[in-house]
Amino acid sequence: MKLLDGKLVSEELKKQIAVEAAEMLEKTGRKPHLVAILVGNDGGSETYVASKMRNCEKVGFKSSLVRYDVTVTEAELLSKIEELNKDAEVDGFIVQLPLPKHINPDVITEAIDYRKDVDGFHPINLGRMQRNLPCFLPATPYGIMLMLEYYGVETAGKNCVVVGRSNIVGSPMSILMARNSNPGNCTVTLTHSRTANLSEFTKNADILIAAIGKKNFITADMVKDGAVVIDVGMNRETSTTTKSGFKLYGDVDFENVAPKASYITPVPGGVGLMTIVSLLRNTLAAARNEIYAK
Ligand SMILES: Nc1nc(=O)c2c([nH]1)NC[C@@H]1CN(c3ccc(C(=O)N[C@@H](CCC(=O)O)C(=O)O)cc3)C=[N+]21
Repeated sequence: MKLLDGKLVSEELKKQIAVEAAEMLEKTGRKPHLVAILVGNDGGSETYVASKMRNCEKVGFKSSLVRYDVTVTEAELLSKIEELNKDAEVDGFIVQLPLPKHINPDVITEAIDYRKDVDGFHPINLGRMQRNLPCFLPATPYGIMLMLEYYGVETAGKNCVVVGRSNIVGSPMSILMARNSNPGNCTVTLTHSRTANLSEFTKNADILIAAIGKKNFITADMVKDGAVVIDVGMNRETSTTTKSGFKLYGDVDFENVAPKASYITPVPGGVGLMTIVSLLRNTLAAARNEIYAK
């Protein structure tokens, strides 16, 4: 079993990003600028956004945080988005999800200028991804592709089973793994909560991508010997032993699955760290107008 080490890969890729940001600063006198909008003060979102901001500073980007109370209206949020869309000083911005129930995340996602949508959630970016056109890729799937690429994991011709069909992970992941690219060229099966006999599919997976949102959902009996196992789970539980007061669990029963796997990502220290690298890459690409002219 070999660990797909998100810490190692993300540090390596962030070094490259820092070099390119420094080059940009020298040439143009400005840094890539990411803005994050955070609504409410739920501990989880707070931690992730703080980590995004910290990583921006680390690689020499400018980052700004816009905070709203949980009572903010959809209209107020939309007017902020309009302002950021127009602001030439802002290269990319994200609205941290989940949002409170009175705000429709689809309305928010579509209001963001797709040329600044460094999360890659806008339908234009998703549609362009599906057609293999230049676009911002959604950060978590992009991060997984970067991880597979870094370790040279062979994917062509393999059976890839994705568990979970969310808009931001499972569904785009299935598209990326099926396309004619490296990594890619898999035969992909997208499974979900209504899949009958799920383990019959997962047991056939050469590459298993778990994005369900349930702690220890993938058990050893569901995994083929020698499989590549990618754990996208981020299940937070309160804990008295960690500094943050939370402990993070994946969707995979790591202890029992790892001995069977050829490669496996840990949680924490796997996919989450790659998600941040992808966001940085997208922000750099936005700042350089690499994908869209602005
Ligand atoms: N608009 C939007 N864009 C997102 O990209 C987005 C979002 N909303 N909502 C929530 C999810 C979650 N997410 C993570 C980012 C970093 C880690 C991360 O750094 N994880 C570390 C440590 C985490 C810890 O220890 O708490 C690790 O896995 O090792 C995890 C998860 C981005 N998300």
